[in-house]
Amino acid sequence: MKDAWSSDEVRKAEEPLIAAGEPLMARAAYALAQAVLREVAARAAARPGGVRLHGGLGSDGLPGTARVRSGRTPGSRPGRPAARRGDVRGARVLLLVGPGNNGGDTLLAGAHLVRRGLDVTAVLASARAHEEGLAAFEAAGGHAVSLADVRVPPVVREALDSDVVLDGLVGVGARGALRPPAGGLVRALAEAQEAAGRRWPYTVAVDIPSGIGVDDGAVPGPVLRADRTVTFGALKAGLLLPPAAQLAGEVELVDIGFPADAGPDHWAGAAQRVTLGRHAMPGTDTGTGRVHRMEPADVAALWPAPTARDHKYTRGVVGVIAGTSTYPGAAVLATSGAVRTGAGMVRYLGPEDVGTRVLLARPEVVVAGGRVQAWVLGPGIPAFDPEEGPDDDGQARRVFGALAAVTGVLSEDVTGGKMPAVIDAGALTMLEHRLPAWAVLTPHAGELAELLQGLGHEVDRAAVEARPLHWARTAHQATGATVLLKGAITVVAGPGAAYTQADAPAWTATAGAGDVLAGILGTLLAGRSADVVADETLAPRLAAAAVLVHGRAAARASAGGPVAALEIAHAVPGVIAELLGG
Ligand SMILES: NC(=O)C1=CN([C@@H]2O[C@H](COP(=O)(O)OP(=O)(O)OC[C@H]3O[C@@H](n4cnc5c(N)ncnc54)[C@H](OP(=O)(O)O)[C@@H]3O)[C@@H](O)[C@H]2O)[C@@H](O)CC1
Ligand SMILES: Nc1ncnc2c1ncn2[C@@H]1O[C@H](COP(=O)(O)OP(=O)(O)O)[C@@H](O)[C@H]1O
Ligand SMILES: [K+]
Repeated sequence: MKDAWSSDEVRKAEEPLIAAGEPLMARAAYALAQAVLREVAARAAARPGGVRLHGGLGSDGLPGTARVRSGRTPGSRPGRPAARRGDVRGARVLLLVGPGNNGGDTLLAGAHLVRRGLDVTAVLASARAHEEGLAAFEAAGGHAVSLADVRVPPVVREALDSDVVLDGLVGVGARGALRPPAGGLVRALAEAQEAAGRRWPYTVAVDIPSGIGVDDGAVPGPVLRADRTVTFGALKAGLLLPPAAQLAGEVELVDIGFPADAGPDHWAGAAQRVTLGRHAMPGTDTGTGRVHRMEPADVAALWPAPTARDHKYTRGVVGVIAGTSTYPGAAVLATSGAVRTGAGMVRYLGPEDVGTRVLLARPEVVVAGGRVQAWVLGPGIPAFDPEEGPDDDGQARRVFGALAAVTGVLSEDVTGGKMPAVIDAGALTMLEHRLPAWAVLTPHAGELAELLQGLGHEVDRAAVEARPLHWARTAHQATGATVLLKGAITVVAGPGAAYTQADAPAWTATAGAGDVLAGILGTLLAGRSADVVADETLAPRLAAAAVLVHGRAAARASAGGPVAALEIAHAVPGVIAELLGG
């Protein structure tokens, strides 16, 4: 499991270490410099002409040759000599330096780079700069200029002429959008980056891409897109949360000496762990701002893998109410997702003609009512309009009946009247009562916006996309349900925890992919139905696990190319075998 911390937690972790004289910044800066050197060396090794890191033409018009420049701003340095293959010397590095410790990290890393023979320029964006860092940088022979003196356009040109840019403007001490002058500089650089495409230098964010919301993953203003973020001590929530996570590139976590178990409880002096079945999990972390990301081993540990003692009913029966005569495909996709994830049995409830199509695709499905251990409700069922009444072959009536079982109004099932459920698409418009956490809502951003509007929030799709975790949490608090908000990075908000998963290739954005996900999650909930009802933190974890499996299945089915939704379902068994075998 990856655990990302809030800025407050990071501060609490740093305080005692700094008080004890631990050289945190020196460690951070050294690791940062090493990350840059690694990349420069790797790219230089791949290029016969030396350390030209990005595409484009060299001074003689040939790709990949060392450039010789006649002059430069800011400052003036001669062009570098052609470097040997793999030689990092002469690589040009631009440091963007802010006023705080983030700038300090960057200047100290710059000093290391200068000593290794790189050609490093620091642009100080503020009147203040980290004193020790600046002194070390200049003592090493680094060249520092003030943004106020050189202005923005020359800095943009300098960036375009560099091999590496380090974004050290602000880190976890920042709040809100970047203010001027750093904001103006980054806006200009980001525009140039967009225009330059692959010709833009390799960009490394120091701790975080400056300007992202450290705790909520918001992007309130200009941000320079990083190829790599070197982050110190702990992952920061904004590095895992959309939309900011999409600007962080590859995230490298550097150990600077934080204790391994330094979680929120640790710092509060109240370590509390709850034991869930076979798995010990952190206690509630709502309010600390922690965000988690499941990894394959976490999913394997949660998986309801069958044993010799199992039979089909103990393994979990999934009931699927999906599809209408107009949208029969969703029924096929949701039942296929459930079957391929290893349900003991899948029941389908719906119009006869749709049931026939389900059977043609998946003869294993039982097209008849009966006991189930979890429901999948809503894929391919239109939004419910109380004014017009149901026009959906009776599917709304069936969903309302199943929802009564979920909320415990009915009590004819193994969990004593409490039934886990996936509530998707049209079923999201049929919610009348407060829901338990074992009901998992699976909207995309547009559907979540509509749900929230119905609850009195002024929010549209774009607003949800701008702050996905915030709105998923809001919906969780308002409805009681676990909320799985689908997207390129999917966010899960439930009692005690938030998860973000980024497992799927962009090809997954295709009609029906969400129906398959609903089926996958239905099988997981059915497989651990009683546990899910007994422990309200389990549904969010299973939801995140389903997203991981779905994303990996999409990647497997895609193999780098387009993917059809049904093929995602077909790829699930291979993914599960890999997870459980590893
Ligand atoms: N503590 C340690 O030992 C270690 C710390 N480490 C490093 O320190 C970083 C945290 O450093 P930090 O706390 O000094 O804050 P930092 O992120 O540099 O920015 C604060 C400055 O930015 C300014 N500012 C604020 N908001 C702004 C905005 N919207 N737009 C523009 N400016 C804004 C703000 O100005 P002010 O509001 O005070 O005018 C203030 O001067 C952390 O991310 C990691 O890199 C590591 O080396 C490990 C050891
Ligand atoms: N850009 C993207 N990259 C990766 N996955 C995506 C992207 N966009 C959407 N997805 C995923 O594709 C699925 C689409 O689901 P959904 O919007 O419900 O479609 P449908 O209702 O047609 O099945 C979700 O699992 C979502 O997380
Ligand atoms: K930064």
